[in-house]
Formats: sequence, structure tokens, C-alpha cells
Amino acid sequence: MKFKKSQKLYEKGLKNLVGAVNSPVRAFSSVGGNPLFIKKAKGTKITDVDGNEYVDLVLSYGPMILGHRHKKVQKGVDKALKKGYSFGASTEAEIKLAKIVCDAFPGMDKVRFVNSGTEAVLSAVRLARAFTGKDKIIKFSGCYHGHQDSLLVAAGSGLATLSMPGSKGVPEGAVKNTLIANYNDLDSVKAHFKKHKDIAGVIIEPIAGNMGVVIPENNFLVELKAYLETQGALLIADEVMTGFRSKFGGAQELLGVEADITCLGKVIGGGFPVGAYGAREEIMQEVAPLGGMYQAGTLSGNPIAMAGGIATLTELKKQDPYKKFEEIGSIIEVILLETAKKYNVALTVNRFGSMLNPFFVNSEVTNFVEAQLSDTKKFAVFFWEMIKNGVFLPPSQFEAWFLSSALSDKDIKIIAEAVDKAMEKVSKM
Ligand SMILES: Cc1ncc(COP(=O)(O)O)c(C=O)c1O
Ligand SMILES: NCC(=O)CCC(=O)O
Repeated sequence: MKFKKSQKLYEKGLKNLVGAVNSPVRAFSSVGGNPLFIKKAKGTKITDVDGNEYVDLVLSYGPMILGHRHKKVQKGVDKALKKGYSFGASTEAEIKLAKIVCDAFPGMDKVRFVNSGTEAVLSAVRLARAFTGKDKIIKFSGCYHGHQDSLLVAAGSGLATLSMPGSKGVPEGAVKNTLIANYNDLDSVKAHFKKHKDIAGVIIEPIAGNMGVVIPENNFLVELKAYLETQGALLIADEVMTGFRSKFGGAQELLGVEADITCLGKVIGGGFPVGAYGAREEIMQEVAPLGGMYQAGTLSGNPIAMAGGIATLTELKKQDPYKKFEEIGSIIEVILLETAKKYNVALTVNRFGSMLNPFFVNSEVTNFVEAQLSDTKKFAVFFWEMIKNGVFLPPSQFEAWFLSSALSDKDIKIIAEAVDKAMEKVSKM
């Protein structure tokens, strides 16, 4: 496999782009080598500029749940493109997507569309503060909620890969109202409430995907929500990753919990830039123009993005792929575990439906500290061998792998063969 053209573009890109990437997550910092440049994608496959074809388990970090360029999505977007790109005024498509989203999440009477997951979360946090009149927010170590100042502490995703505890350029004042708790540890949440009277809410990835996949234990979320109710604080579910992926109604439907405010992104745009936050009526009444919490956007509710979202969610509802996700997901999980056993490689696999991660560690991974015990050198070797054998993975131990509903038996065979080669190479380290 050759990467000559990617290498050339990388060198060219370095001149006017930062690290030749537009998100540090796309840099190959922790796996070595340079980022691949992509030419096109269709269905389950992604092709780089050198013509190498891969089964894609990145899926644009989640959005491409139907696979790339699904014909219904393409059709919906093509139709919208013919009518205009952006109007700065309302369209019927916004109402349609809002209904699909609100119908899927029982705790959501109203929704506001924005352009990214980051925007969705920063607005949701502002809304929690506006509604409760309190300032402090608890987040969990290893959860990533986008790159707004106040939550860019103890965050996973790219910060975990780069071993950064936080970001430069975030003033102390911006994080003075942020408290950190441990995932799967309700006592660590309670400890904050014992100390502070002004906690507006707790934000959580209900199934964590940014420290690698980490699953909420037993009744963690249900108990967290019940406890927050006793404290008059809100539960903010950051379902940017899990919304419409864990289940049509997100992790909340699956785990039987109803958040006060829900953040969405990724899948709801079907590959176009969309984010959203929503809540029950009395909370959304705070948002301008109904209430005094300001939040706006030139391209918010963009008609092309709305068309991508409507087509994706309509097709997703029709396909109802969640049983298939469980089946394929468990097959891939077994492939990883059995192959690791065959080559005597220590491995833990965390999986929730169509999100999964292998960790190169012997012990279970239930929080960020345990996730960081994984041998990232082994992951780097594993990653490159998977690439060379035709499977496109996120270039980081701490990013979830995503499955699409388009995956076929043939794709699984490619994955199984690549895993065999990659595990064998890891075993020789
Ligand atoms: C859980 C979660 N929240 C928020 C974000 C931020 O979304 P975006 O990258 O669209 O700004 C992401 C992904 O990056 C995410 O995984
Ligand atoms: N886990 C990280 C993401 O989902 C987003 C990717 C990015 O920030 O580029």
C-alpha cells in the first residue's frame, strides 16, 4: 500500500493549514506517520487520494450512520440545493426536522438548531444557568463536550491523545464554575453538592465515547437523575455522539432516563453541519425570542443541512438498524477478543451497540483513569496494520469506532482478516 499522494498533500497542506488538518483529532500525533487525505467515499468504503480503499469505521466520527452517500440522503440534499443555500429566514424543513427530533426524545418539547455539537453544548449550559439561576456545572473526567472554554478541562478526545489536561488560552475565570467528577461514581458528584450550593446541572455523555467507549454501570444514569432532582439541578445529556445512534431516541431511550436538556449533533445532520439542543417547554421558554437567554446563528437551520438530517433520520427510522448494530457489533467484539486470545495479547473491548473500542490492557475500563492504562504504543502498531489491511480507524486509542447500517458480511470478513494481521504484529512487540 502506497501513501505517496497523501504524503505530498500533507506537505503542501502544512503551509497554510495548521498541521495540515482542521481538527487535531485528524492528526496522527499518537500513532505516528502523517494523516491520509481522502478523495471520496460511498457506502461502507472510503478511498484515499492514492486509491487505497478501506472499510470505514470512522464514519466522520459518527454522522454517517447509513454509510456514505446513501441514495435517499443524496436525493434529499440535491433537491434542496436546487432551491437555494441559505436564506436567513425560516423554512418548512426546520419544522420537519424539529418534529422528528422532538418525537424521538420524550423530554424535548422544543428544539433549537445550531451548526455543531460544540455550539449545542455551550448553548445548553447557558440555558441550564438561565433556567436555574445557578452558575456551576459538573462534568465528568474524560468526557468531551466540544471545545468551548468552560468545558475544556479533564476532557477526552484530542486532549487525551495529546496528553493535555486542558487547553492553553482558557482563562481561569472561564473554568472557575466547572467541577469535575468521576464517571460511574455518584459519590464524586454528591461530594460537589455537599460543598457547593450553586450547581446548575451535570453534563454527561450518557454512553461515553471520548475516552474510548466507556459504559455507564448498572443504574448510574437513573440514580444520577434521581439525585439531581433532590438537589434542584438539571441533567444535561450530551447525546451529540449517541443521539439516534444508540437507539432512535438516543442513549436516554436505551437506558430509561429522561434528561432535562439534551444536546444533539453528528447523525442529525447526516454529514452536514448541524447541532441541536432541546428541552421541555418550561426550560425552552428561556431561549430568545421567547425568553432572556440569547443564542443565535447566521447559518442555523441551514436548508441543505436540514435536508441531510431529514433524509437521514427518515431512512434511519425506516431501517431501524439497532438490532443489526447489536449483532454486527457483537461479531466484531468477538473477533477482537478471540484474535487477541489467539496471539496472547492483553485486550479489553468496550462496546455499546454500534460504538466500540479495544483497549490494550488486561483490566476493565470503567473511567478515564482506567482507559489511560491502555498501551497506546500497541494501539499505534495495531492502527497502522489495520490501515495497511484495508480498515480505516480513528488514529487514537481514545476515539470510538463507529458502525454503519450498510456494513455487509464481506466488510466484516475484511475487518476480521485485518484484525488477525494486526494482532499478530502487536504480539511480536
Ligand atoms: C459527546 C460530544 N459532545 C460534543 C462534541 C462536539 O461536537 P462538534 O465536534 O460537532 O463541535 C462531540 C464531538 O466532537 C462529542 O462527541
Ligand atoms: N471524539 C471526537 C469527535 O467526535 C469529534 C472529532 C473532532 O473533533 O474532529
